[in-house]
Parts: sequence; C-alpha cells; structure tokens
Amino acid sequence: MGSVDTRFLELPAPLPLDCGRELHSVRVAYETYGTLSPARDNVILVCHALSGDAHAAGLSSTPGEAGTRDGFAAESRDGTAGKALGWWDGMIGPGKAFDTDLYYVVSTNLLGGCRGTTGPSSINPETGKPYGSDFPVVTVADMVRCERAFLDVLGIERLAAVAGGSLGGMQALQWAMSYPDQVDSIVVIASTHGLHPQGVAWNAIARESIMRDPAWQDGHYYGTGSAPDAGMGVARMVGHITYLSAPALEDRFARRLQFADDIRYTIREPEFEVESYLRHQANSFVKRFDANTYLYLSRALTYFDAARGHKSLAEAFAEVEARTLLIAFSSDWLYPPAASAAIEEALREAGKPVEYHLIDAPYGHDCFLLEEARQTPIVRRFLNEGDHE
Ligand SMILES: CC(=O)SCCNC(=O)CCNC(=O)[C@H](O)C(C)(C)COP(=O)(O)OP(=O)(O)OC[C@H]1O[C@@H](n2cnc3c(N)ncnc32)[C@H](O)[C@@H]1OP(=O)(O)O
Ligand SMILES: N[C@@H](CCO)C(=O)O
Repeated sequence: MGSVDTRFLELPAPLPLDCGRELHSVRVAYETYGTLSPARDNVILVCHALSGDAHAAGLSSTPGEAGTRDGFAAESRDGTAGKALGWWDGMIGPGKAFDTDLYYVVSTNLLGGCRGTTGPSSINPETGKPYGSDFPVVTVADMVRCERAFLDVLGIERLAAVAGGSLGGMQALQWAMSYPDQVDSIVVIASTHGLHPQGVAWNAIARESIMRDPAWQDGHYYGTGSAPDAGMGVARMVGHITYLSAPALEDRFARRLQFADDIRYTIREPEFEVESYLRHQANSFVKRFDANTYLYLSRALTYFDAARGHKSLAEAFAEVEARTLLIAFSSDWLYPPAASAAIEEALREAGKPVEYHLIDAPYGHDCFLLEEARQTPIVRRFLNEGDHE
C-alpha cells in the first residue's frame, strides 16, 4: 500500500446517542485505500476491534499523529522504525482479501477512541477541558451511527461490505441491522451477537483494575501529570491473555524461566518467560492507549446484544438484507465458534443468506489478526460472488 495518511473530518451535526445525550463537534479519524468508483458502489468499511485505530493498512506516513494523548507512539507490527504498518495490512491491499484493485476501503477510528476520533480524551466544548468520565457512555449502535454520519459527509450512501473482527464484527452486524438497505454484505470475524458471562467478567476485571488505580482520579487525570498506567497495564495483561489460547501459551512459553534455569525465590521479578511477555505487552500498551477509552470501549462491547429488544436473535435479524460471511477460530474461547454458529442459525431461521467458516487454528481470539492467509480466499470468494449477483 505504501505510505498512507490518517485524515480527520468533523461531522456537520450533533450525534444522537443511545443514552439520550448528544455529542457535539464530533471528529473522525480515517484512512482510505484504493479508488472510489464513479458510481460510488465499491466501498468496504473496515471496523477495528478494541485497541485498533484508523490505520488499518500500509505504512503510516505520519506516525503518532493519530493519537490524541501526548506520548502516544504509532505502533509498528514489523519493527519498521518510525513508520507503523496497519493492523490488518495482511488483509487490505492489491490482490488481498479486501482487494484495493477492486474496492475503496475506508477505515475509521471508532467513536470513543483515542486515536483521533472524538472520545473521552477529547475536549468537551461545554467546558473547554477533556471530557474524562463525563464522556457519555457509547454503544456499538452509536459507533455505527457515527460511521454512517461520517460516510454521509464523504457522499457514500451504500456499502459493498462492512467487515471487522471482534468488536469490529459487532459493528458489522449492527450495520446490517441499523441500515439494512444500505449494506450489501457483512464480514463478521471472531465475533459474537453477545459476549458470554465469562467474557463480560474478564472485561469487568480489566475495568476495575483501571478504576481502582488512584491515578485514574475518577476519570479526570488529563493534565494532572499522572495517568492510571499501572491499572491499565494490568487490564491489558488480563485482556491479552483472553486473546490467546492455553495450547498457544504452552507451545510458546511452556514453564520456561526468563533468566536462569532455576527459580530465584522472588515475588517481584517476572521469572517466567510468560510473565515477562505480559509485562512487555502492558508496557507497550500504556504508551499507545488511553485508559478512559479502554473503559468506554470495554463497556460498549459488553453491552452489545443483537437480540436486545427482540423475542429472539432470528427476530432481531428480520430486517437484515445483507449477505453475511461468518468466520470463527477453533481456539477462540472468548468469541467462540458457538457464537458464530448461533448467528448463522438465527440468520437461516430468518431466511437470510449466510455462510459460516470455522478455521482450525491454535492462537485464540487474536487469530483474526494472525491467520490472514487462511481468511483471504474465503473473504475474496464471498465478495466476488456478491459482485456477480
Ligand atoms: C484488532 C484491531 O483492531 S487492532 C489491534 C491489534 N493490535 C494489537 O492488539 C496489539 C497487541 N497485540 C499483539 O501484538 C497481538 O499479539 C498480535 C496478534 C497483533 C501480534 O501478535 P504477534 O506478532 O504474535 O506478537 P507477540 O504476541 O509475539 O508479541 C511480540 C512482542 O512481545 C515481545 N516478547 C516476546 N516474548 C517476550 C518475553 N519473553 N519477554 C518480553 N517480551 C517478549 C517481543 O519482543 C515483541 O515485542 P514488540 O511488539 O515490542 O516488538
Ligand atoms: N488484540 C485485539 C483483540 C481485541 O478483540 C485488540 O487489542 O484489539
């Protein structure tokens, strides 16, 4: 893809939210890849998961600029100094799953984010100070409403597809329910119609860890010189473990010790390799992510329940017009294959076109970021079939 710029756009009108409040002066960070067709009918919206951002593909030409908090560094998945590779670079580009020779791929930072789109670290126009915990609680439906309003500004009415993994997959499902006549297809990967109680519980532990850090200061830590990095580091450790699988950890770390071939009788040192790995994940995360955004996004993904307000999931899908592609991974216990199977069953019951693929892979939930080669032919064929309908 080469170098890509993150751009920013202000929504022209206030954004109404599920909680009853409105957000004024909403800014959206976004990137685009490929060429918009004259008929504007080749647009794929890519939605990111918890810790992603608008930079989905290519090398960021403006590293760090998408972040709104001082000190955020653009992340590099390949160690390319100063230029970060997008989080789904293996899936977006010429000849890739989301083929930029054919499609105009649009990626935004979601509402509530901390990488350029309005979120808790943004300035509240009413006070002139960062919102902090005064930011309204947002839902997946609010994120999708924000994406709809953003696309309106670009003059894009209809989407060839909406795609995403995890929380991104929830957004894709929500698109098909909120705007059924504006979406041709959805690609829902490693996602769910509603997180199971164990997933809700792990998210609750992560949020508690942030909120119990005294540096959180009831959510108003911006400009105080301290931030709940300790709490958020622990939150990421918890979260990161839920994104992996027990066999993957066994295979990669076993019970190997970090420094010596024997224990040291310490409680503070990360003696096991897996402990050291977790600390590294925590330390790199706090440099690039805002704790309040973590709280709000974690809340939004636990609230998501496609069947809420309906008698059944099938009834919730009654208005859906999009073709649906579901992909799940055998080792993903957080967003388990059973959830994708339940979505498939409900869509079939509602008489909607759907296909479900279960990929046997060992890396847990993060498979959607790692198993790009095996997702690619499935996604390409699915999108190609839609083009010929
Ligand atoms: C989904 C979205 O919308 S975007 C969000 C996607 N990005 C993220 O989630 C970022 C954090 N997550 C990850 O890195 C995920 O594991 C993945 C799936 C994206 C990448 O997986 P992998 O490439 O397998 O990375 P891995 O888990 O091995 O971590 C590698 C890092 O751990 C470090 N590491 C490995 N072993 C150890 C150890 N024993 N001690 C300390 N550090 C260690 C490596 O040095 C490397 O550091 P670096 O990232 O600073 O270069
Ligand atoms: N590793 C991903 C998984 C969340 O679903 C993230 O941090 O966004």
